[in-house]
Amino acid sequence: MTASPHSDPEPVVRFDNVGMRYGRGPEILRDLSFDLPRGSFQFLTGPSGAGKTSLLKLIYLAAKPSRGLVSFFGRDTATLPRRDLPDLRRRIGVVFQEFRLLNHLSVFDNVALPLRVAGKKRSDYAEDVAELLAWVGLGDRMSALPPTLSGGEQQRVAIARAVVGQPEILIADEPTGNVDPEMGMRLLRLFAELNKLGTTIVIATHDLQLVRMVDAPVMTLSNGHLHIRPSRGRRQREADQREAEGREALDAMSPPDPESGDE
Ligand SMILES: Nc1ncnc2c1ncn2[C@@H]1O[C@H](COP(=O)(O)OP(=O)(O)OP(=O)(O)O)[C@@H](O)[C@H]1O
Repeated sequence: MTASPHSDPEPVVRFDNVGMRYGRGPEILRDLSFDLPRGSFQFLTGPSGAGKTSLLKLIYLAAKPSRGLVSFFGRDTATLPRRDLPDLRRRIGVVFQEFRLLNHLSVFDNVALPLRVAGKKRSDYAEDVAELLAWVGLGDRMSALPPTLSGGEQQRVAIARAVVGQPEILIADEPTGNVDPEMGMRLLRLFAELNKLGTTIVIATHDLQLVRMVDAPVMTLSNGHLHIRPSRGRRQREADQREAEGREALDAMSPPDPESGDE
């Protein structure tokens, strides 16, 4: 499944002619229309300042469009009552570009936070949190405080916190910006596993090597407009279909076979 203009009857997120500006500033996003189908995986790219973070904010309910419609599980985000926001936000895992860890909590407690907020008991999640931290290479830093970690380590804590509750949507803003290529691939595998379990994923990145690793649609922002390149698999299927249609059209035009007895 792919990000595409209104192809899904019940998308997780739908943008319909969306524009966005900050205050009285210029419109930085213009006429954006697309769906994020349930369980889809897509990358978001574009030059610095193109509006990637702003687009993600519209998805994770931290900003409202200046015009057009953004709907989240079928609900118009511009008219959502404030009291509904916490419940909706719990369905989204976000990896912020600047991490936003709680500096007074240990690595373990930062990652466990979404589970605690959801009312789970420590004894129920302790093993899962430890396993996830080991997977992102932080098994020996579980009691450290975030300010004592490197940027790449803090980024991995932020990723573990975003995925630990298996959110329905995962939004990640430059999630591999501070790690080496090997760890970048490991984190990508984590996102792919989560996607297999049904999570819809959007990853904003400048890292084209990362983009090449997954056969997913690529949404590119440029001058406020969005271009969506379908996945390689989908482009190939479309090319095969065009070729088959071309062959059928040629067959239909060829003269009847005299041996067949047709007039
Ligand atoms: N809070 C804000 N108030 C006013 N303008 C803002 C605000 N946040 C972002 N902008 C402007 O909106 C535009 C898009 O910014 P945004 O952070 O969305 O881009 P980006 O593609 O994520 O950039 P980067 O790749 O550098 O993170 C920029 O011109 C930026 O200056």
